[in-house]
Amino acid sequence: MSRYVAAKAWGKPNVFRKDRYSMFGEGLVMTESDQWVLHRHVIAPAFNPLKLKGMGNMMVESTKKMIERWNYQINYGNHEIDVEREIMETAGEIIAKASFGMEDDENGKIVFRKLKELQMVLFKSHRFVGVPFGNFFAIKKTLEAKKIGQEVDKLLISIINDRMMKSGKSHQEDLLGHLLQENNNGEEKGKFSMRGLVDECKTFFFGGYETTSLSITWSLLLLAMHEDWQNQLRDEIKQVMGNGDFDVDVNMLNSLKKMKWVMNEAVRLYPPSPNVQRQAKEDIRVDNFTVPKGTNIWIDLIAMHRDAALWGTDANEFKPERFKEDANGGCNHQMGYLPFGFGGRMCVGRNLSFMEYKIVLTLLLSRFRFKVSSCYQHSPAIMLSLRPTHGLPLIVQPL
Ligand code: HEM
Repeated sequence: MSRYVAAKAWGKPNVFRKDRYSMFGEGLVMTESDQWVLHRHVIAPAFNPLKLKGMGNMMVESTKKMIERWNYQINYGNHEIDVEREIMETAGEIIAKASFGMEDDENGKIVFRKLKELQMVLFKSHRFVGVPFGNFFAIKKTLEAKKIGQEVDKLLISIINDRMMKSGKSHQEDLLGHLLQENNNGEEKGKFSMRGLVDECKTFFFGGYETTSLSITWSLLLLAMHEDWQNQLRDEIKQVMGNGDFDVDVNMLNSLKKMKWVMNEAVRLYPPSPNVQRQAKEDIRVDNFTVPKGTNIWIDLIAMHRDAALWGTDANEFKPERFKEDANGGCNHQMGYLPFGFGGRMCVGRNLSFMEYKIVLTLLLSRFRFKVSSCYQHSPAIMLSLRPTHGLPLIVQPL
């Protein structure tokens, strides 16, 4: 079946495209056919690990700002921190800076605030994906999302115009900078219109914001529950980064092998994007049966990643070592582990999230010990992404 699933005849469901329009517009997540091929070809090089290295300092800076807030709170005797909220704030800042920059741009900061507002409106509203007239059940939220979406578009257009007028070298290291450079130098057919640039900025933000943030959040819960793994990662950080002040050397991130196993295991147990969608764009023959054109397939990653038939009887246990010898975690089906999707449409931003994950975790684990707070209520729920419904209060102790 896998080889058919990866085939070109499968696209993104129309219903999904419609439901997420205010987030992604016609950005890469939603484009199809030749348009998708052209845009993927232009966008993918921006996520090359060598190109991403330039973003390392910015990620360290935003994480250290969060650490300062935590230290301030801890100095006042309050050790319980809502880690989900904090990581969300920091990851949002990082992805906004990585997507369209905002250090010295007031409009960038407003866009960041508005995108977060839009995300809240969308995930809080009760949504009926694919139910005819479903939007009318939440008419107020739908209109609110539309209004914020239009405000964001206007601000992004002004940021882009500003950059085009300056046509300077600044910001080339962010993702918008990459697209503008490609528009100047690349082939005519791969160029982005203003609408396209705006939609890609939003796509980077929404594609990378909650996903990366939740991979860190769920990892911190799992590490708080498994102190032995906290210690193993701390030892690894010491070995790789040296015993000094635990600053991050972005050139050494690849050597954090155990940290990568932990990330793999966290997104297996708690996949931030809990499902992957496809729609048959034509009748597709699979062995003896035909999948009719228009059929939607939603792959439930949570069920698949915890299926004992694929993973064994310890499928529900946290065991990062399953990734030691096998990038597929020992799963007995090559399509059984899909936290970043599959085939040509596999997540284009995954290198950015690996880098951010390792930087944030290195800085946090080398400064703090984490324990689960007695106030924590375990209740993961799908609200667009897979989130802890009641946040993640952890007891944070300086080392
Ligand atoms: C832990 C972090 C992340 C997870 C779990 C994740 C997960 C996913 C998944 C499941 C897909 C769908 C793939 C498919 O349909 O086969 C996807 C696509 C995508 N992701 Fe990510 N993602 C993450 C981080 C990021 C980041 C940091 C960015 C950008 C800054 C990003 C941008 C995108 C884009 C643009 C697509 C569409 C790719 C295409 O259709 O060609 N993601 N991601």
